[in-house]
Amino acid sequence: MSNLTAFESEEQDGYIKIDQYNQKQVEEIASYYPAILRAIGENPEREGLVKTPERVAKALQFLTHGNDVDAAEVLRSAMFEEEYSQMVVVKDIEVYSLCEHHMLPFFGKAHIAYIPNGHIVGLSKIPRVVDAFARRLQVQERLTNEIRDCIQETLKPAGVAVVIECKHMCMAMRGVQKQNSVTTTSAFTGAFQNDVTRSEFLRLIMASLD
Ligand SMILES: Nc1nc2c(ncn2[C@@H]2O[C@H](COP(=O)(O)OP(=O)(O)OP(=O)(O)O)[C@@H](O)[C@H]2O)c(=O)[nH]1
Ligand SMILES: [Zn+2]
Repeated sequence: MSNLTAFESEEQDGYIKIDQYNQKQVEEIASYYPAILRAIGENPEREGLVKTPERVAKALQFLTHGNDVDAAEVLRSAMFEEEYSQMVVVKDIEVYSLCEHHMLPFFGKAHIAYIPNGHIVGLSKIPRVVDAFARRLQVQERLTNEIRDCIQETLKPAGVAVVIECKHMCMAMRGVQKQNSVTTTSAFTGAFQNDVTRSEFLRLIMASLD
């Protein structure tokens, strides 16, 4: 279980089952929703809404469960000594997060690279680190920096590069109502502060960039 988050039980039939909710927290979050439903003019007793407080509570718990994940531990659980010292790029990692201002989704892709310095990391751990920081109330800039810092401080590579591109539903469904704008953020350490290395990384992810 050590690499699994609170929401994942052991693999069954090739799928990770998402079934571990904190029942006490679900009940507390759900208890507020009948009042919220009434405040928006709904009838929380009507058939379609009876179970909605519990559903919303479970959804919110899932969407913020990164708060309980130790991302550094996720990396440490699969670090291997290896002499490979070229760039490792994992691109097109789906990102789903919630903006901390409106609690509406922002989502898109992360592209991550590092240059090993004696250790490599299990590839799946990179998307797991993305999820650990994304499944919280976030801003895209902090998400970008937290991923960079976690990989740099834990794996201690020769450099880390993180580029994230997201659409923010708070800018599309409400507010300024711009449906097509995409926000790009980036963060670099070490060798990626050098123009040549950074350009190589950007060239490798170019086809994926919007
Ligand atoms: N920098 C940054 N801003 C974000 C992110 N997600 C949402 N925002 C912005 O947070 C800001 C909050 O601004 P406020 O003026 O306090 O909120 P608001 O009145 O709802 O603003 P509008 O969205 O312009 O209607 C808005 O400009 C959002 O677009 C993010 O990840 N990074
Ligand atoms: Zn927002």
